[in-house]
This record gives sequence, C-alpha cells and structure tokens, in this order.
Amino acid sequence: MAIFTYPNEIHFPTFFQTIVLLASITSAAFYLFSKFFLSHRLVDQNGNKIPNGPVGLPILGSFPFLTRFPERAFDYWAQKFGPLYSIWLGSQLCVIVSDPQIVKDLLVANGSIFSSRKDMFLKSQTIFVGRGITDSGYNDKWRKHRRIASGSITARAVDADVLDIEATVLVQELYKQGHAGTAPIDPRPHAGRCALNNMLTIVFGTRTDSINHPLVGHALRLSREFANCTGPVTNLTDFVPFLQRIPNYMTTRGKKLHNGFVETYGGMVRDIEARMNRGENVPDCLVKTLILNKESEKLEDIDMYIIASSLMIGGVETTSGIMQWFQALIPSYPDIQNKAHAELDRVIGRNRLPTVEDEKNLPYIHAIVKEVERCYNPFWLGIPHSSIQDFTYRGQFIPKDTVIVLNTYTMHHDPQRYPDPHTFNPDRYIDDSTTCAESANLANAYERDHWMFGAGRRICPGMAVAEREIFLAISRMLWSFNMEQLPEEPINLNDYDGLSGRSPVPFRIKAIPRDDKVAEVLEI
Ligand code: HEM
Repeated sequence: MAIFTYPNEIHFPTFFQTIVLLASITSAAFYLFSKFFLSHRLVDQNGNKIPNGPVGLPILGSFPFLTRFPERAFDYWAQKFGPLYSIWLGSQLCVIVSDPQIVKDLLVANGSIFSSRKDMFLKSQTIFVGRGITDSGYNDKWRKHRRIASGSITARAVDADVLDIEATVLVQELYKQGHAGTAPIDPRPHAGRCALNNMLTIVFGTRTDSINHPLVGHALRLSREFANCTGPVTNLTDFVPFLQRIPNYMTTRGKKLHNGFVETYGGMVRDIEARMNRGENVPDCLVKTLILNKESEKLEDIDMYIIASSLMIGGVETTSGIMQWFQALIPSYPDIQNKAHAELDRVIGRNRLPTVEDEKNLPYIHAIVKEVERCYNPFWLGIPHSSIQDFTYRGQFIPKDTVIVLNTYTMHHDPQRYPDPHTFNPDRYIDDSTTCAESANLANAYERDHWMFGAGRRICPGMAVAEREIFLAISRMLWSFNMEQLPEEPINLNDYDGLSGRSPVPFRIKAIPRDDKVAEVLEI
C-alpha cells in the first residue's frame, strides 16, 4: 500500500512553464540587483575600483554565507582577499578592514570621513528611534549626546568607590553561593549583576541587592535580546530595504524592545524626575544631569530614555562578557592561576584586596586581563562605522555611505603580532603596562594591545571605566579563589551564547577560597 500519493488536482508545470518561471525570477533578480548595486558608484573618477571581495548572490549579496559566526567568514575572506576587501550585504556595500595601519589611516587619520554609522532599520530607527549614542550618524545630535554622556562615564567622573564595592560584592557572593567552595556554582549571573550594578549606579544612582532582584533578570534579558536582534550583519531587513515595508518577525521584536526600554529605563527616568520635583535628594548620576540640563540642552523625554537605555546596553553585556570569559577560561589554566596568586601574594599580601592603585604593580594580572580581551572580544565586529564622502585609499575606491567593519577577530589572531594566536598566553602582554586608552593612542598601530574598544572618533567612551571594573573583578576573584573545573562538567570554550554579544555557554565551577583570610577580609 502506498503511504503517500499526490492528489489528482495538482498539475506539475510543463517544461515550457518552467522556463517562463525561471526567466521571470532571473529578470526580477537582475532588476533588483542592478537597482540596488548600481546605485553606488563602483569606480572613482580616476578609474580606481572598490576593493575586491567575494561574489555574492543577487539581492542578498554575501548575507547567506555569514551564518551564526560571521567573524569566521570575515576571517576566511581576509585570508583570501587581504586586509581591505569588500562584500555586499543586500544593497549595502561593506568594506572589511583587518590591518591595524589601515584602521588607523581610515578611522583615525580620516576620522572626519569615517565616523558615521549606517542608519540601521532595526537598531537605529526602530529600537533607538534615532537617539542612541552608539548608533546615531555623525551629526550634532550624536555630538551633544556623546558630550553629555561622556561627562558621567569617564574614569574621572565615575566614583571609584562604586566599582570597588561591586567587585567586593561579586567575590562575597561567589563565596557565599558556592558555600565556601564546597558547592558548584554558575558564576555568570554574579558577573552580570556586578556589571549591571555599576551601570545602574552610573546612570540612575541605584543598585540591586541580589541576583534575585527582578530588575537583574529583566535588564539582562533586555540586553541579551538587544544583542541578539541587532548584530551588525545579522538582519536582512537592514540590508534589503523592501523587506522593511513588509510586517515581519524581526520588526515586531524591535518594536517590543523599544517599548521595553521606554517602560523599564524610561520608567526609571520618570521616577527620578518625580523625586527631584518633590525636592528629594537624588544621588549624582547621568539621569540627574540629563534632567537638570533638559531645557538648556533641548532634550526631549525620549532622548533621555534612549540615552539611558543605550548606556545600559553599551556597558553591561560587554563588561560582564569579559568577566564571564575569565571565569570560564581560568579553571583550565592552573599554572597561570598559580603565577597570578604568587604575584598577588608578593605585592598585596593576604590582609587586603587589590585596588585600582595596585594595577601598575601587578603586571601579570594586567596581562591576564588584556589576554582575555584579545581571545574573547565579546563583540568581534564592534559597531561598524560608515563613510560620509567618497575616498580613495591605496588605489581602492570607497564610496560615500560604505559600511566599514573592523575585523577584530582576524587582527586579534594575527600570528605575526601574536605568535600561536589561538593559545591563551598572558605572557605575551607582560611588558605592556599601557591602559587600553594609552594603547589606542600609540604611534605604531601594530603595537596596540587589541581592538576590543573600537577606534577613532567613535571609540568606546566607557573604555577606562570598563577597564577598571574588569581589573577589580578579575584581580579580586584571583586573590580570593582557586577556580576549578568540575571533572564531570568540562567547560566548552569553543561555543558562544548569544548572536552578537558573545558570552560563554552555561557552565559551573568551584570557587575554592584560598585560605581563611578570604572570609576575614571579605567580612563574611
Ligand atoms: C568590555 C567592555 C566594553 C566593550 C568591549 C565596549 C566596546 C565598544 C565598541 C567596540 C564600541 C564602538 C567603537 C567604535 O565605533 O569604533 C563602543 C562604543 C560605545 N561604548 Fe563601549 N564597550 C565596553 C564598555 C562600555 C561601558 C562600560 C560604557 C559606558 C559606561 C560604554 C559605552 C559606550 C558608548 C556610549 C559607545 C558609543 C560611542 C559612539 O558611538 O560614539 N561601553 N563600545
């Protein structure tokens, strides 16, 4: 007995019908392809062509080849086409830069041309409604928002005590939740709350008192959903404009996220404003500054909601990602841990925790931080820049409105700069005493530590705060614990959680206090 038969009324197309159908599809594809691609000039007035690169498909360009790990495709093409190549994503021309000197020449030396952002349909228009500092074009609104925000997030502006407290709470919680090293623990939410509390304090002058506080789960979910929705090369709607007019799943998610930000962080802004109007004493924070300067800076309510939201996004998933990668990595490297313990014992002793002032005397811990950042940049493609005028570089034409992607994966794995690049080896940074900001300004671009914070005029303004926060968290975890892998639960360092913000897949470890001094110093 046949288990399946075609119903009689279905007629298969004849040979002639098939030819007509294929011809129609090909002409439509050709029409759309030429309409999109040829709207860019591909050659300058001297005949210089756009950089070479892979041939993509009509309409979609190279989009289908990017898969879940676009940085690997970018790396593959960098080996094939060199340090400056181009790809098409739908109608968008992207130039991928994989060499430090080229990054410097384009993004730094020609920063007036290469410091804008593409007006992404989902991220800039739908979620941030044109007001996110991270994603606005190179215009007066961005300058104003960045200036106001930078006033509250530079290392000078952030009260060092805040970062200090949260790093201590992180190790106290690991100690308590891990029952002094006797019980396995998932350390990731604790790192998440540490980063979240730092940003809540900087932005709203508040913090959460436990990982069970409803705001912790809610804020971390918003951050994760944002990262999953807004990868720089993951949304077809951003690159194929006609899709933006068709209702679709991603646009619905984007609108939901926008509403989530307005409700959650906008609600917190409204709450602070109400308290200030009642004459209550509100701690100094970014939102207080925004409210006090609302009139003079001509800020609308939605500006304040989105500035606050974009900072909560920019400063949480990123910093917690590095702390979590450290927690996942270090149990596999007992020798590195022993060396770090020896340095801490020699420089700090066992009667106090390391502080930011100690960093200059702890070159090995400083090197561990840089090496985690090199190996596990949480955003391999950063936030792409875009160009605001035509430019010809080394005989290659980069038209106006080209998206410029900093290919940090390839740069972080360059065997010339980092011999044996896939090995976690802090010793490669042992003589590098620079802060990330100092390193970004080195005259020789090839000596920069890494490119995790981007480059040029859009370089991360939270870099110095992030660096301090990460140093305090990592040095204190090392001072307090032997971090061990559970023999029956090997940690997977090859996969990622998340579509654009990369953090490790779930894992558990034992955080074993190094001695009795830990409980005493942590006052447990
Ligand atoms: C490990 C931590 C962090 C990483 C890896 C990181 C990475 C980045 C990157 C790659 C960019 C884009 C740079 C470019 O366009 O060239 C950026 C921009 C930005 N970051 Fe960070 N960031 C981190 C922490 C922070 C923190 C703690 C804050 C806030 C206190 C922050 C706020 C921002 C803002 C506001 C921008 C937008 C700058 C602009 O477009 O003008 N970031 N960040």
